[in-house]
Amino acid sequence: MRRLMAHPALLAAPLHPLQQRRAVRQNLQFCRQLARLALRSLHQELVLYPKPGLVSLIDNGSHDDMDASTFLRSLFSLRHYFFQIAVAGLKGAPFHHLQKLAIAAEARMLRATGGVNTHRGAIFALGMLCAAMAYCRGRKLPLQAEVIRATLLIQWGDALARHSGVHLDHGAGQRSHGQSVALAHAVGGAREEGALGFPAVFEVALPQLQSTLEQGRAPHEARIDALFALMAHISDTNVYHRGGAEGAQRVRQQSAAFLAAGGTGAPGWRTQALACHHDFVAHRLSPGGAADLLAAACLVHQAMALELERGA
Ligand SMILES: CC(C)(COP(=O)(O)OP(=O)(O)OC[C@H]1O[C@@H](n2cnc3c(N)ncnc32)[C@H](O[C@H]2O[C@H](COP(=O)(O)OP(=O)(O)OP(=O)(O)O)[C@@H](O)[C@H]2O)[C@@H]1O)[C@@H](O)C(=O)NCCC(=O)NCCS
Ligand SMILES: Nc1ncnc2[nH]cnc12
Repeated sequence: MRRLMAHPALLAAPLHPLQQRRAVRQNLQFCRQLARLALRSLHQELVLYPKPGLVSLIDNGSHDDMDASTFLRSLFSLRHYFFQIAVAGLKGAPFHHLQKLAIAAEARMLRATGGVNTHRGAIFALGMLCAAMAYCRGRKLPLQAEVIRATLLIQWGDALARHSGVHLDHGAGQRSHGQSVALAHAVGGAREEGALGFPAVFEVALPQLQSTLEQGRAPHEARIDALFALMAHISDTNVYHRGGAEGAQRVRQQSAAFLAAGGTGAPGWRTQALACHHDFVAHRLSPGGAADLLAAACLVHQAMALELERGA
């Protein structure tokens, strides 16, 4: 910890030693807050209902290999990771260092879930966003959506773009589901999302969260609307993997129809959302990528709110 406290990159500008120690403490405190918010956002995603095809506390959606307790074990296994990657981001660590932390977190997640992929997309998206937000804080950059996104792209954009073309060996030369889908359907998925600075988070989910809240609806309604907006817009490789192009079209159409009818602003929205849930389950569709990106948007939204409360 002493070595960490002395790291010069944790500081924005040369300060008096006493001020330096205070700034380092505050920056590390912010990393702890980010890590807590990341876990909280993943938990908010898990407990949200109705959530088409996805696992919640109410049912397992389209999954027979995981339930809410699998996700809770996964969450617990990630409790140190988000702090570690935030601190690495604060220091402006190179991408390969962030990647090492993420690969170790994936391994811990898989051990905790008995080999089930619960949060691979979240480890990537929320991890990179924690790193970018901590980097901003360390340099006294305002925690605003466009600043966070620009920071992510300036600091790690080249590496993310290279990563989007890299073949990671998942054992015995196997391709990931994302890579197989990218080849079969020419869709981007998680890697492209990262390389473009998470447009689904900044251009789709965050504006939808803000818009529903501004209309006076509750946070859980804002999350439902944001999830539907994501399902209507992204190329979710998990949906393609399970349902092919037809499944992806089904998810987009139903989600767009829900939003066009007014989303959670429409009377009876819950019945519509439940009908969509039952339809996805009947077709074994699971928009897991949208679920991860929803949690990522909740993280950014809550971190920006924290900064506003601080009066920064
Ligand atoms: C960078 C990686 C995340 C790249 O992943 P890749 O493209 O190779 O694909 P996958 O390994 O398949 O994982 C990608 C996960 O990302 C989520 N996702 C899908 N679409 C999108 C999208 N458009 N944008 C963002 N994120 C997306 C998705 O996560 C959810 O799906 C999970 C279940 O997926 P899966 O196991 O495929 O499906 P099941 O239905 O469970 O399988 P069956 O039961 O049918 O067998 C679900 O839980 C969500 O999490 C994808 O899973 C990454 O692999 C990588 O590079 N990792 C190393 C770490 C790293 O380098 N990080 C960079 C620094 S932080
Ligand atoms: N609630 C959920 N159900 C299924 N897959 C997911 N991936 C991330 N969150 C999920």
